Amino acid sequence: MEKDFGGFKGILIIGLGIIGGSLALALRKEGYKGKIYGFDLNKNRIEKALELKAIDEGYDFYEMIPWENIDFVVLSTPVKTFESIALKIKPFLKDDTVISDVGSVKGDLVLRLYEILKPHVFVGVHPIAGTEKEGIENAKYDLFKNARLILTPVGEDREKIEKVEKFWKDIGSKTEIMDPHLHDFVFASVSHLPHAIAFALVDSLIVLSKETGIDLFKYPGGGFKDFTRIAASSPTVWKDIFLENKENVLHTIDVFEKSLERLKEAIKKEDEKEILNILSESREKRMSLD
Ligand SMILES: NC(=O)C1=CN([C@@H]2O[C@H](COP(=O)(O)OP(=O)(O)OC[C@H]3O[C@@H](n4cnc5c(N)ncnc54)[C@H](O)[C@@H]3O)[C@@H](O)[C@H]2O)C=CC1
Ligand SMILES: O=C(O)C(=O)Cc1ccc(O)cc1
Repeated sequence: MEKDFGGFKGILIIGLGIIGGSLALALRKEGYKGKIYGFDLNKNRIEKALELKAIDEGYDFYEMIPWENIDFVVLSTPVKTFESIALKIKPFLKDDTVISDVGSVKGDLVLRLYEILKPHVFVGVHPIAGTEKEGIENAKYDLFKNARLILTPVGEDREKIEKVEKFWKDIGSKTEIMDPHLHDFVFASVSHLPHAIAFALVDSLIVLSKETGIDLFKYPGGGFKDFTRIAASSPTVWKDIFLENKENVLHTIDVFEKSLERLKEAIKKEDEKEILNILSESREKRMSLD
């Protein structure tokens, strides 16, 4: 099928971070012919986006944006900013403008955004691609190529949902539709819990270093570095993800605590069989991923 990026002619990316910036670079690379507008509260990000030719025009005041040219808006800021941004931009939107996002949490948030923005159509999107880096200065044009991308539409606006899906397919993503609440349980388990554990693991070494007066961070092994790369992720982005997906994140932390407790007990009792059971089962599952 011919590439038309969903037929959108003017795209506004709100938040020129690693994800918003990578989206702009990907559109250029994949041959998008329309205009790309960027918005960010941080002027340096706008300057960098212009320097990289990722955007045609950049703004830090909503009033200044040529809204008549914009038929697709992508929210690409931390998830807890989405609702206030939706309220701010709503008065400026053209009737047929579609609003979407790239946020890591969906659930009730996408239902609230749908309500705030109607009669405009909001379509929730989560690209399963990223790194621990932040800002457009770390953007990659091929971040979304062949990457999984989840759409969590609500409402019956098939035509607009399909336009958003086509937009991302033309960038090279592998799209999939999922219920927004199922999405939040799945990604609490495979993404939010691992990030929480990585942040907490580094914290526990800070505590141990203070307790002992030994700078444990002078001796990081490959395992520690592999395990904690994601603890270098943006505190602002992750604070919002943990809070916006609070119930699922708390549940997955409870389950993790039980798994850790089981291992702890087996070590305490020197129960070799139980230790081997736990490690073998985990190892087998992890090896089946590669
Ligand atoms: N970093 C990652 O690997 C992934 C992140 N996401 C989601 O993408 C979204 C953006 O995250 P990143 O690009 O990583 O963050 P980032 O920190 O790299 O960029 C966020 C940008 O938004 C701007 N910003 C913050 N509040 C704003 C506001 N109220 N109005 C306008 N601009 C504002 C910041 O100045 C910054 O330039 C988040 O919702 C996150 O959950 C989704 C997939 C992967
Ligand atoms: O850095 C990594 O490996 C990530 O896991 C990036 C990431 C962060 C947030 C998402 O919602 C999706 C992907």
